[in-house]
Amino acid sequence: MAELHIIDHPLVQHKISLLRDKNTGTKEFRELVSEIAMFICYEATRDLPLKEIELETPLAVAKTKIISGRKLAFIPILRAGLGMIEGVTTLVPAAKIGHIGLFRDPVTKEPVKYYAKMPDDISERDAIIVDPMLATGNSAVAAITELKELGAKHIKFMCIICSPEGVEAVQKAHPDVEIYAGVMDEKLNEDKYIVPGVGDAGDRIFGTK
Ligand SMILES: O=P(O)(O)OC[C@H]1O[C@H](OP(=O)(O)OP(=O)(O)O)[C@H](O)[C@@H]1O
Ligand SMILES: O=c1cc[nH]c(=O)[nH]1
Ligand SMILES: [Mg+2]
Repeated sequence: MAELHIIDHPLVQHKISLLRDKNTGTKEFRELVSEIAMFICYEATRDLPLKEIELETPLAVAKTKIISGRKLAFIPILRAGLGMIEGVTTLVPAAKIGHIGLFRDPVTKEPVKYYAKMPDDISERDAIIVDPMLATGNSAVAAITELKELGAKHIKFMCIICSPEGVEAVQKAHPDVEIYAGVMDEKLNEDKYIVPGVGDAGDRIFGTK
């Protein structure tokens, strides 16, 4: 079973509290999602391999380390995952970006796929799927399945808020995929929204409600 990593750093927890506040407006919400994504990405990339090199500082030759041997791709689940892209690409500017378009059917809550476009070399890259919310887990499971079908071999899933149900669904369907989250909330409500949660992340990022 792949691990669940909760990034309980004080800065992450503080920013998630601001995100939850119903009085936080679109501009601030969008900025917070991006900043929190950057912090979670910092931990999700902790296992990137390093190699030692030598270079000259103004004073001496230094044996020093650079990231080497693995390339990354970030895959936002549209729409809300897009809000995390600025933050994660600030940390890893050389990463390529794939897109998976999914929305939850308002009645069945099942994900409906409407788009997928990956970098050509996705099978050679470590893929990190980003989406602020892991609720029932149906969208994450569908996105991971799609990504595997398109050739990705090493996949991680990053979110800001997860539910126990969502984590269980991903771990059951894709036990090889590690999950990185800012916090695990209590439960889902009857509409399958995470409570207390933040409401509809996509609507709050894009100001559509
Ligand atoms: O775990 P699940 O129950 O599948 O729910 C989580 C999904 O729901 C939200 O997307 P939504 O369908 O609202 O689409 P949007 O990003 O376009 O708003 C969210 O961003 C996830 O993709
Ligand atoms: O709580 C939830 C659940 C699904 N999608 C969201 O944006 N929020
Ligand atoms: Mg939404």
